[in-house]
Amino acid sequence: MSESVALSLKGVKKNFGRAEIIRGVDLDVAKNERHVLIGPNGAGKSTLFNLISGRLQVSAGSVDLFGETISGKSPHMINRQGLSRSFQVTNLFQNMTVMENLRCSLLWSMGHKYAFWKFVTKQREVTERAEELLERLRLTARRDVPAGLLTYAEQRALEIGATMASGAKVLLLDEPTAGMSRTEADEVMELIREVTTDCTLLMVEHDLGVVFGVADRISVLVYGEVLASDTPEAVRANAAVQEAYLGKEVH
Ligand SMILES: Nc1ncnc2c1ncn2[C@@H]1O[C@H](COP(=O)(O)OP(=O)(O)OP(=O)(O)O)[C@@H](O)[C@H]1O
Repeated sequence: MSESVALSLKGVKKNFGRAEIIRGVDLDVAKNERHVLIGPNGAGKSTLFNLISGRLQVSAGSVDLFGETISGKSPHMINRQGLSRSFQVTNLFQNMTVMENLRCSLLWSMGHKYAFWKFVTKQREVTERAEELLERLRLTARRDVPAGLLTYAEQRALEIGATMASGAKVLLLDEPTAGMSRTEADEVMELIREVTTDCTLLMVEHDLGVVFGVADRISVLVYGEVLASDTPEAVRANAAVQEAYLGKEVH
């Protein structure tokens, strides 16, 4: 296993009854890479995310995180090993302010590592890190606003910031720009780019403008198989991908 690989899927299969939905997926995501998974409706993207995050068990094959097998572990254990899946805005505490949400995530990640007396001395550090994050998320002016009153794009940014604060090294993002206007989508993607610089990102996204703007690599999933896994330029030029999926947008 290469040191530079964060997430590695080997021969992953998933059956629902007799239907084979994921049909032997091999996929490597390098450390600090922004990897986007695309594919037509029903290709198996959500199923693959569920297999990686431990919500579903693989029927065959394995998933490794930083060289350790995580398939077979509970979502909670996988999360503690550094993989977080960000679900829309439901992870936020709607009645708590922006600052309180960030502090809460930071404390949660530290609470497991420090004894109480040490934990108390770390309070100032928590506040400093929360301030830093606020700035990176461009939410400093909104620090005392309850999360539920932020715009949709701001909530999405905060949600991703909170996930990062909770110690995630690998982040799975499900359609981060779903339901957003073009301007909001561009803004959120810019934030995601900034906030996740020390983090590995695997993202499902339908908006090809976003996909080609953010991805270091793209994998194309069609009928439960990876048709191509390559740079955006190579994927765009791939004839099989054009035929199976990109057709209209490319032309
Ligand atoms: N729990 C389940 N039981 C049976 N079939 C399922 C289950 N979950 C998903 N499927 C089937 O697996 C296939 C892939 O679904 P999945 O939701 O993973 O696709 P997707 O690529 O995420 O699609 P979309 O882009 O529309 O969200 C579909 O045919 C779906 O009906």
